[in-house]
Amino acid sequence: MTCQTSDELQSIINEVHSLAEEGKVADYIPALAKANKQDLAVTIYKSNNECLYAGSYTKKFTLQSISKVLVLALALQDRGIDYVFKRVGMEPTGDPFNSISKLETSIPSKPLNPMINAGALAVTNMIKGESLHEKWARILNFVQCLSKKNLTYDIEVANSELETAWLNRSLCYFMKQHQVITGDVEELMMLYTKQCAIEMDCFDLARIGAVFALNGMDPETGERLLPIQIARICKTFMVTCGMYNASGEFAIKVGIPAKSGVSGGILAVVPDQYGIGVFGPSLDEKGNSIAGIKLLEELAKRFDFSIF
Ligand SMILES: NC(=O)CC[C@H](N)C(=O)O
Repeated sequence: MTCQTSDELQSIINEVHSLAEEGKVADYIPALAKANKQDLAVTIYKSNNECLYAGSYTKKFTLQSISKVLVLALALQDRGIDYVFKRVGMEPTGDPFNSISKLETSIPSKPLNPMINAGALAVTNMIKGESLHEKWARILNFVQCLSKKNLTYDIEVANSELETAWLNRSLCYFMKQHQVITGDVEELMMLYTKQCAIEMDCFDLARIGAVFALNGMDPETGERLLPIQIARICKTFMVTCGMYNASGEFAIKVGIPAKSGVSGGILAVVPDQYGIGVFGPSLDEKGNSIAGIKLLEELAKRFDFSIF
């Protein structure tokens, strides 16, 4: 599949690019601070297997929170819907993605949804495998299957997070106390930081988006990669919780399922039509790509993307 440059996409990038100046790259994971704030890229992968791109589209970035929606899809296949939602809820929190507060006040004590860090850690803990190595191989293989690409992870980013993720460890120990997770917390942290550090570019992200847009079908081969019901659950979480505590505003202004990560990536889905990959590491105060969101807003206006 060849992807073509698009003047129209480039003109939208030119329009919104200056916003990058107003944001900041994430630095609580020290290795992410090396990102170039000026980067901005978009790829649109159409369901008829055509593709358009603009901007710094060859730049690779780590998935970070975008991995949460992919690992959820695998956990749902591994364990089934009842098992997963016995341990993780389905409701948005309105809190920042790394917040610990609702873990203590929710009854029963389980994370409110799989898109916040606590919920994602609990979901990663559900991935089947005899060893850490096998679980990691299954996650990577699954993401490769969706992207049809050999992928690796950024060791420096993974280690940088592993060395500094005290809050995520706290979430894990709290959940272990309440039997939401089982097993060794350090092993879980190793698995989670690796999944967050899987590297790809906007094209790969857009292709994965196209699989979700087609309710689990491969856009090239028509092969079923995900059960319809699981693709739907993932897209619903993307709408209700995918942009952290800015999901409501995003639903009003853009109106499509999307999941962002603190490296500046956004995976977006126009149901039945397109998968979209955006990269812009300059973030707003909630941790979403500041220019990336504006870019999606402009696209949604021009092409009437909103599902509502
Ligand atoms: N919002 C994010 O992208 C957060 C992911 C990051 N790895 C963390 O757990 O903090």
